[in-house]
Amino acid sequence: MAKVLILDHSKSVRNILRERLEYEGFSAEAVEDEATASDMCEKVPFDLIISDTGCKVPDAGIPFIALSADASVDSAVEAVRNGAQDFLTKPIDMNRLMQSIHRTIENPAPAPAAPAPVVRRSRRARPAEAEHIIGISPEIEHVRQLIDKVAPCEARVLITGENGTGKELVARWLHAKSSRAAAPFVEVNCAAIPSELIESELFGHERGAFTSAIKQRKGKFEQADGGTLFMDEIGDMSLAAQAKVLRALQESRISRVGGDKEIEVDVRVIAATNKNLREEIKKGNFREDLYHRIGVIVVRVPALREHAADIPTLVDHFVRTISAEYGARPKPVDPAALEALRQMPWTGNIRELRNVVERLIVLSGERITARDVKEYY
Ligand SMILES: Nc1ncnc2c1ncn2[C@@H]1O[C@H](COP(=O)(O)OP(=O)(O)OP(=O)(O)O)[C@@H](O)[C@H]1O
Repeated sequence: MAKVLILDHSKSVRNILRERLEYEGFSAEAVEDEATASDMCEKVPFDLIISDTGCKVPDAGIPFIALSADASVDSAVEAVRNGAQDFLTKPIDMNRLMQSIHRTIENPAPAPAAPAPVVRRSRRARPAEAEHIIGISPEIEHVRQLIDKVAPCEARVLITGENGTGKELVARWLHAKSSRAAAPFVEVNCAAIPSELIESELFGHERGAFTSAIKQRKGKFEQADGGTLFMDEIGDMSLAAQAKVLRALQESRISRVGGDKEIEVDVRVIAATNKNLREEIKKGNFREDLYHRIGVIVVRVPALREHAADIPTLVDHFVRTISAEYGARPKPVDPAALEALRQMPWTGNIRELRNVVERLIVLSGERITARDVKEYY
């Protein structure tokens, strides 16, 4: 199975591309910044990178396709000069992209030894601050109030809720409203890292600690020093890794893999899970002592079906923000289309709603109709 890395500052572009690539049978990883992309390229033998022209593609000799919101000849020339094998404009024509991917993977041209850095920043670079939490239902209001209460204290927080409900957004706000806001917010997805790499990912490694450790590297705990470490999908971490995290939390010290020095770290951990950790403890999959360490305060983010009253406000918000990302005028949404959207089960929660709205913006005509919703949901 060909492996593709998606590098784009926009979460919605990453989500839509990853979904489509996985649907087409590729293995796809999506990252938002160059540093993570470089890291991933050291670990995973990607066959192809798809990157926004506003991002610098890692110099790993992997063929890449450039995407840009700027359709000018100049930006196409610039992308190709920087080593891109193809150049497509946004909004993305998925069929063209698929053809381009197959062409590039089947006939990779030799990548230039060291592609020159792309200098132009994307017009749609992700804002440093967290996106707003949209919704006026009592359920969302309750989450907002909890954030305001909990953010200023140093307590560790466990955020629970189904996939796509907004757990990461809540974590970003807990950081943004804390006294650590000026320090880094570092995210680690515990489910995405193979168990043999998690220790080095979290605690870093010294040069020569293992065969591929060609240089010393700081782990996520050190990167988050003074700030917040968001450990997403903590329920998926192996028991061995849990033991190491517990030690780091108990002692506020870590040591890099292959190193004997203890390094003090000042990190507030915010964890998230879509699992019922009490059940996982009963099954022997999660350490009870770690649960008590991370879950001093639990914030439960409701599923979208529990606050369906927010769907019209969320749809309006996504229509406006996604259209702005595409540089297009927001399309009107028919009341019947809105009603149809309200009726959907939304098992993928707000992430799914956002993706459906993006699909509707790309695929509908002048306005978004109930028929479009039926066809593209
Ligand atoms: N209340 C909200 N208002 C606006 N956007 C939201 C809201 N909640 C979630 N989103 C958006 O929905 C998407 C999914 O949210 P997020 O990544 O925070 O979910 P999650 O619960 O962390 O998902 P997962 O469990 O899969 O990691 C993001 O694009 C986020 O910005």
